[in-house]
Amino acid sequence: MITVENLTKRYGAFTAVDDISFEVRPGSVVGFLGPNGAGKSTAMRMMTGLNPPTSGRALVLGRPYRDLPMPGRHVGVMLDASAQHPGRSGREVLTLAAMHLGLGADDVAHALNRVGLTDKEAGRRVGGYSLGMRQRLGLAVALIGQPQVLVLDEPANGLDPQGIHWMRTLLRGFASAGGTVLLSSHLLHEVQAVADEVVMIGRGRIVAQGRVDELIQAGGVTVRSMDDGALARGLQAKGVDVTPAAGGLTVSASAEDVGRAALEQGVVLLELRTGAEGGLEELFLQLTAADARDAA
Ligand SMILES: Nc1ncnc2c1ncn2[C@@H]1O[C@H](COP(=O)(O)OP(=O)(O)OP(=O)(O)O)[C@@H](O)[C@H]1O
Repeated sequence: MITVENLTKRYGAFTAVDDISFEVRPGSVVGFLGPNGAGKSTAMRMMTGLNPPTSGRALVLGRPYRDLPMPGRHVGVMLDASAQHPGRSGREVLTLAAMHLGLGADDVAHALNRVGLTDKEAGRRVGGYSLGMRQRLGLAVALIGQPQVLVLDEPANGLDPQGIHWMRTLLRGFASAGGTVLLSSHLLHEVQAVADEVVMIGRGRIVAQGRVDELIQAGGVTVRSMDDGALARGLQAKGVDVTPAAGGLTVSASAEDVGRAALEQGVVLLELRTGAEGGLEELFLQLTAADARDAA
């Protein structure tokens, strides 16, 4: 369980994280989404005890991270996969992490196996690793203490499509076994595929949060027909909001309602899609367009 309550971080007059609150429950994967500079990393650093909040608090398993005994046994953290010492081999990095947690060589072998790094790869220096291999190693470090909670900053970064699929399977499996996962990403379609819920932030503030399917539903229905004008009039007569969209209409109603209105109006439908166009990505862009601090 992760509980974030009114978490705020100010740097002088600048507010990097502005009064955010959300929960990640056991058995779920929550995607933390936002454009560059939105405040995701700053918030995750506060959750994992690396930065003190200006106000508010973040609890992991009911306590501030720093108050957890042997936090690595409870919370697996990967904030910067490139931070590993380039001169050490992957196995050395993992062995050090294992020693720190009172674990042994078997645990190192198990963690390597879990993230799909071969013996040969584990023997190579991290400086020569691809970004995808560093992500796998970072994840192995996060997983080695058999934690119940994972906090991962951009874990899919640098992974190829197969790697992304593998990561998704691993995280879903982790959550299915009762684990709690918070991951940040700008790969929106990836979050859409793996997360049960999302928390979207822009300029440090939460702009939307909730179940992925509900957020997409909230985008309404996109419809294209042989006579959009007649269909729009029919829907508006029922008190439904209709907005012209590229080549069609966006309608705040269910697909069934739109289909019935088309039938009543005798209008032939050409296309009818639930959700904001492009799913979560479109919603994300709409919600954060005004909030992007840097070019994404
Ligand atoms: N130590 C600091 N001092 C001043 N400003 C900071 C500091 N750390 C972060 N910031 C600012 O806070 C804002 C949020 O940064 P943060 O790295 O948390 O964003 P992010 O959502 O993780 O972005 P990205 O996806 O680019 O990593 C940025 O404008 C950043 O410049």
